[in-house]
Amino acid sequence: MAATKALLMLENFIDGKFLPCNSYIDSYDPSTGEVYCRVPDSGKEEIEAAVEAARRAFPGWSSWSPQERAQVLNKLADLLEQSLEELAQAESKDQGKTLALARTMDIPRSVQNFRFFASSILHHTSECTQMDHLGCMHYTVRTPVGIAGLISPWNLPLYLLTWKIAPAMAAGNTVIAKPSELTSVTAWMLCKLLDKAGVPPGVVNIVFGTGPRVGEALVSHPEVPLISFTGSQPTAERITQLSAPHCKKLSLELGGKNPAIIFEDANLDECIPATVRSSFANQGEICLCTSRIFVQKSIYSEFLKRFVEATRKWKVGVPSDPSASMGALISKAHLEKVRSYVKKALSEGARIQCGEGVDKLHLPARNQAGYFMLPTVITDIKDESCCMKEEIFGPVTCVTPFDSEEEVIQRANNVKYGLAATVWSRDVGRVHRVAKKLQSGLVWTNCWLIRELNLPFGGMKSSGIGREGVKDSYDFFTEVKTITVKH
Ligand SMILES: NC(=O)C1=CN([C@@H]2O[C@H](COP(=O)(O)OP(=O)(O)OC[C@H]3O[C@@H](n4cnc5c(N)ncnc54)[C@H](O)[C@@H]3O)[C@@H](O)[C@H]2O)C=CC1
Ligand SMILES: N/C(=C\C=C\C(=O)O)C(=O)O
Repeated sequence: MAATKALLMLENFIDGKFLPCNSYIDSYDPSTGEVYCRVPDSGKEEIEAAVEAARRAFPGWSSWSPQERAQVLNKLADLLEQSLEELAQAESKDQGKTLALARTMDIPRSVQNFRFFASSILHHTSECTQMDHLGCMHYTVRTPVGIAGLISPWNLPLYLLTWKIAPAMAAGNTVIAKPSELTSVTAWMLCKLLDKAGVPPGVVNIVFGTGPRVGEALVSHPEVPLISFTGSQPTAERITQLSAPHCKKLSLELGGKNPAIIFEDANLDECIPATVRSSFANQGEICLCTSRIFVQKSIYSEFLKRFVEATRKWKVGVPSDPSASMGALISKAHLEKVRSYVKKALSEGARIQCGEGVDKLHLPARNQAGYFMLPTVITDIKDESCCMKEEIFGPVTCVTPFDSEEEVIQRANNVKYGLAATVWSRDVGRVHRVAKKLQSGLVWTNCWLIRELNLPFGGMKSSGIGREGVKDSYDFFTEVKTITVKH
């Protein structure tokens, strides 16, 4: 009889202790479709316990000096870095992404998030103005908000969770975090390092479970004055409704329908590999991924031929395969949703140039039930199609020709989202002009995803509210007070 492997059992982390839960949710390995882990299905009770712990820890932690908090954050970064390989293996197994990407992007960036905010907290200054004619001076002071509720998604699990935890802690808040129920493992591993790093009990509490149960309990709790959320637009709407009666501070980092605009003078040798990567990195499961490619008519045929050739070389493989560029999608339901967009495009008369339904996917026998899909390029599609309007969040991108600068700006802006755009041209004037006119929180020109953590990150329109980054995260995770002194 074949031995059954024990499932990995996660526990909540509240008040510095691992605590079991009454019920659990199955968590799947996306590369095999098998259950391999069980995640606590927490609810109101666990949130109450976490709030109590975070409330008790707040006076102590918020009175530490920035230097003392920075020391703890740096130590946490060191410990994460020492566990890089173990964390990368876990992230890849839990999420489906390639091990190579987890090793080179997810975990290094998680380390960097702690180091970055550990350093930046030492350099904030406050404002002061004078009114000499009235014998007054005015200055501002900032204080941490209190208990920060942090809700993160499944696509970049530890990367995006730490992008919220680090600035919240650095500013002196205590934290209750709820990672996605689909990818909870690396957050649980992080909990094991907190005590070693010197994080006092109750400063960071991580409560696992689903959005509707534990997520809503966190968002609705009257003692949690601030919610930072990354995820989908419909969930953001629900969070906004639940927060409204309490006037909570909200940071919402949501989806995109990101255009790449490729002018005839673009350097295609650089643009094509970068646009393959921006379309299909992490299985297309990054809110910044390109999903509409506008190409100037005079180079359309050449671009398309070369882009499809390069896409066919973007290998789909098991996450541990070092030659694979792409692993498995997050879940069966998500795979079906992404595939349904390709079917819809076909039914509208579009052409599938490569990928889904056109090419064959080769996988080992044990991965046949995994959630894999080939990178897919769609052409001959109308701007009004749902494939050109809705966030697909998978390895599907649409390519379409354009004539003029004015036309392409109008078409690129003609969606409800406004997160990230790329512009490819060697004309400096044009690059500045177009970047300014795009309704997009981020514009990368002649590159993609070069991140400057100092500067604001976030979207316009339905892509969210607020920005993250040094100044913006500090402002968000603190309350400001203006004090006037008459002398
Ligand atoms: N940053 C982004 O742009 C992301 C966008 N998405 C988009 O969302 C689609 C659906 O993915 P989901 O995992 O369902 O995203 P989601 O927005 O439902 O999940 C993100 C986080 O919110 C939590 N959540 C869900 N419902 C909640 C509620 N009512 N109250 C509080 N928290 C709640 C989830 O448990 C998870 O931790 C994807 O296909 C993609 O289009 C998903 C993840 C990240
Ligand atoms: N928020 C997301 C990506 C952020 C990337 C970054 O901060 O570098 C997302 O995909 O949801």
